[in-house]
Amino acid sequence: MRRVTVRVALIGCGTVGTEVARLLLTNADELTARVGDEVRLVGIAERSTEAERDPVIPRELLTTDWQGLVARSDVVIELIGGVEPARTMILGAMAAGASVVTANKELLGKDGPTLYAAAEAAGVDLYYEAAVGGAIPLIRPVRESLAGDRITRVLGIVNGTTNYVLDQMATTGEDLALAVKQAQAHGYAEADPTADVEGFDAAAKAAILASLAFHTRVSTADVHREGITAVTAEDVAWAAETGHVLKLLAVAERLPGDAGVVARVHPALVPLAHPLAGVRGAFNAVFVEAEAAGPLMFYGQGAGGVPTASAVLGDVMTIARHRVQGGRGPAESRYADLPVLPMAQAVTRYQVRLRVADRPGVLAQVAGAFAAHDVSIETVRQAVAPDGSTGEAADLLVVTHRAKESALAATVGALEGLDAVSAVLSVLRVEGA
Ligand SMILES: NC(=O)c1ccc[n+]([C@@H]2O[C@H](COP(=O)([O-])OP(=O)(O)OC[C@H]3O[C@@H](n4cnc5c(N)ncnc54)[C@H](O)[C@@H]3O)[C@@H](O)[C@H]2O)c1
Ligand SMILES: N[C@@H](CCO)C(=O)O
Ligand code: NA
Repeated sequence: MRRVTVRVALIGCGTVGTEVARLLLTNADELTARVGDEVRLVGIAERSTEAERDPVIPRELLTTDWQGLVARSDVVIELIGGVEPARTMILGAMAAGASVVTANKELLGKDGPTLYAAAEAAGVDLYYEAAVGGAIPLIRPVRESLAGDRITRVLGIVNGTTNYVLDQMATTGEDLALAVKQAQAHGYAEADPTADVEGFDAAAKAAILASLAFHTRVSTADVHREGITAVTAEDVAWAAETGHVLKLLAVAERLPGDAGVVARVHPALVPLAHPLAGVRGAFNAVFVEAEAAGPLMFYGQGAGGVPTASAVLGDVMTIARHRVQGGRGPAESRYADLPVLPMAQAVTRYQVRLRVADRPGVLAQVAGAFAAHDVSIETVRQAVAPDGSTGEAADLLVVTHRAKESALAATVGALEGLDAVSAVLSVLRVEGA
């Protein structure tokens, strides 16, 4: 039988790249046994060959010439991150006939279609399990295991940093700024936490999941995005008070009758009984709902060099087997081509907290504002306003049935215009109920 060596190139030897190299080098014999032919790391492209690195990285593998390395490789692993030069490198690798593994959600969310088209044209594989949910097998189940089903909704915690921050706020009562500092001290949040706390990272992952789940092109720019920077300690305390926990969720759903797809990232109240409520610290979890399968939950470590490297290696092994035995993985599928709708079309439940005058008829006025916009109230709870203004003001907590985002926004506008309402204190979406 013809013996082949699957030559693997790594571009970017940082947090994830170092662990990928370590696994490729230390487990080489096992990987080779599993594939049936030799899987060999042939080079590592970095910005400098002189910088100090983990002793596991052999100096002789390092090069600054990524093009030269790509030309002598069968599989190229891109782990530098960011849009450019990563895109140029991936396209260059594919044009040279190499298959590609990447963890680059930013690039895939922004310009995935260019990469998928290039993979198709070159007849090579493009795998990206590590781009969403780190170590968690998620892309492959959605792309392959559920290929015969119809996914209706994907709902999940896809950013470990913000989950850690919200969990910390809930367990200690800390405010956001302090919790972000703790996340930085633990190495979850970067020095500049913007991509995480403003929801950019989660929005890119939501776009990738929505595209796969609904066979429709969804880019990061199509995802409605609200981060966690407006979340207050009071919001977190109220969530607990009402039997919920606040989570930054990525939601992608197919609207009834295949009217379209809405993808969104925002803080949301999750009932304590829902499995997503129990996802603590920097863990990730994604709920996938499909017509035949029903609900499925994927849970695990969504970040970190070692866990993420596991997902990268899984992709490398799949491609190596294709190289040895022939065949390719599934190509991008966008046959459904559903309209990607704006947030105004989203339908969910809401919890609205209001400060109102405590006098006869106020509740009826408030209820009237909801009714006028066709938003049905599920429950109303009244409490004396916490500032001690006994008898003069009260806080109302209104929970709605499912309603359209545009209707809820109009209701809030109407509430703000009522004399009896001194403030709309918060409006939070309720998911997973
Ligand atoms: N760190 C995680 O937990 C994690 C989890 C999931 C996905 N990812 C993704 O994995 C990728 C890598 O993340 P990371 O945390 O390892 O980043 P990192 O910053 O630790 O490493 C990136 C490495 O790439 C090198 N590099 C940058 N530009 C280069 C260039 N032009 N040529 C050669 N080398 C270059 C840098 O010197 C650095 O060593 C990113 O796309 C990231 O989003 C990371
Ligand atoms: N910053 C990301 C890393 C994984 O993509 C997170 O906190 O989940
Ligand atoms: Na994953």
